[in-house]
Amino acid sequence: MDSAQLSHTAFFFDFDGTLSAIGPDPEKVRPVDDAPEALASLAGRSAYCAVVSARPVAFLAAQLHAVPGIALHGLYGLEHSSDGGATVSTLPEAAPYRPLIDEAARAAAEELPQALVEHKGLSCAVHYRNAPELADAVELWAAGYGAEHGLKVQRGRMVVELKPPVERDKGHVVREALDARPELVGGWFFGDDLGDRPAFAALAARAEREPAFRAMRVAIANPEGDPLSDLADLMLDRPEEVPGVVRRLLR
Ligand SMILES: O=P(O)(O)OC[C@H]1O[C@H](O[C@H]2O[C@H](CO)[C@@H](O)[C@H](O)[C@H]2O)[C@H](O)[C@@H](O)[C@@H]1O
Repeated sequence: MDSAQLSHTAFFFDFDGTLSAIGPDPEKVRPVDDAPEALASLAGRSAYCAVVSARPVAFLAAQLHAVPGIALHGLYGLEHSSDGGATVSTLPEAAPYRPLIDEAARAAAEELPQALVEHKGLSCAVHYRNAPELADAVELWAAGYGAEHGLKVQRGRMVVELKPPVERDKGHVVREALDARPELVGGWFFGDDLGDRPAFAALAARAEREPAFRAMRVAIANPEGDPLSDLADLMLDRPEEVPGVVRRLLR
């Protein structure tokens, strides 16, 4: 890609399974080698560079060394920071659900003591990676609790999340960023999981409306399954390949 194209292309990256390899402890995983540096270089030369993740912005900022040029969209777009995490804005309609999510996290810890509960502020993730036999129990519990308390249920890799019932996903984040930039000639999204499908769809929608727009949907493979492979324009074998692809685009 030449530098004129690069400066008119937007880039979006999921975090877990894309910039970071999947591991047993969500607090201990780190970005793969060169990911923060490669993204920082890309941010300086592209139209827009963003991480769009289910993690809170504070976690992303810490992992990516708070590079100000990279926009951070956390909790599927419920949180956002454009200054490397120094200031974080929350979607106003989601904010009132904080006490309900606090309560859900407490209930999950009490009722599913062998699961790992990750309380992320406006979302609560219940992990069963370290106890796969709990899969059905966690799914059932989350579906029941979500229905009873009016919370949304989101599935991921060996995890089920409870979220506020607001219309917000990675697709909304990507669509807003693209709509704000009519001059773009292309957009790339790197992802690996179910929650990235709406983002792939948002890129495809722009390309459908505007045939000159180049949508690149990059899926990172995982031996646990590839829920994006049917939509992908390019498949990478593992997260460790992502910085190399970025470096090639920058050459
Ligand atoms: O949108 P993402 O950045 O991909 O976040 C999706 C979920 O990622 C994390 O969980 C996943 O990665 C963990 C660490 O490798 C792994 O232990 C877990 O089994 C995976 O589901 C994160 O902890 C979740 O909160 C995110 O929803």
